[in-house]
Amino acid sequence: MNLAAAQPSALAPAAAAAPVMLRLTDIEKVYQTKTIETVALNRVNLTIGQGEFVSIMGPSGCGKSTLLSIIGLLDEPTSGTVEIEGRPVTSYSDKELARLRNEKIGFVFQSYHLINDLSVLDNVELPLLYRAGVSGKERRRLALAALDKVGLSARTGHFPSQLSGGQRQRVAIARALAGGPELILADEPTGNLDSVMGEEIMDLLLTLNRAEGVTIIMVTHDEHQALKTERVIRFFDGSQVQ
Ligand SMILES: Nc1ncnc2c1ncn2[C@@H]1O[C@H](COP(=O)(O)OP(=O)(O)OP(=O)(O)O)[C@@H](O)[C@H]1O
Repeated sequence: MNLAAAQPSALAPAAAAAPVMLRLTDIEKVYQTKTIETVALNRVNLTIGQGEFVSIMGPSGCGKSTLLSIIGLLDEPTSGTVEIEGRPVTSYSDKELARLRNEKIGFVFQSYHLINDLSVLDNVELPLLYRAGVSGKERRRLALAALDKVGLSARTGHFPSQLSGGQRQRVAIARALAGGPELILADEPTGNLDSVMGEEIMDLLLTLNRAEGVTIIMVTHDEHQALKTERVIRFFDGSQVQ
């Protein structure tokens, strides 16, 4: 199914009271430099259900990216517990954590993070190279299927520089999708796009969430985009205010 062509409103909403995907308990993150200590996150408690689409908003420096890095297992909290599907991540071995990161979580960034020297198809295949037991043929099949979902089947041989911003972000979403993640973490995915392309990417994320049940946590500065998601979580100075 080409999700890029589907209307999000035509699809069924995610079920209420879903099982828990992620639970953060009393999360603190303190950055210590030579001269200053910064409390980036201050006793954050947050539960995200499977299949939810949640926005995180707040002024610059309030801890949004720090939170996303901790949820994405790219960084560790100074204190507090992160549980994924009921299991504290501290109980996972390094190998298990790497696998969780690679197989369960897809990342989408404001500036796409595509590799300019690689074709669209090779960019989307890249994370699958690190997955054990996936043959070259299977990698290609998964990457082509993901590109089809985002409506870019006709651009597989292009390079990132030959694409518009919205198309680049769709490639980045296909790359996040190719491995079949349960959770997508999107850090200002529409931040570099004009309003028309921003809407297009937002519709694609909404459709992914509703049609495929992918849980999405999105950091955004755009109130209009945030209000399209099921829940808006607001931060101020490292603390959740709503
Ligand atoms: N590696 C680091 N070392 C020291 N301080 C840091 C580090 N990373 C972030 N901080 C500080 O932690 C606080 C939260 O930063 P974070 O990047 O999470 O904010 P943000 O809400 O994502 O901001 P923005 O909207 O501008 O991206 C800020 O005060 C920042 O200066």
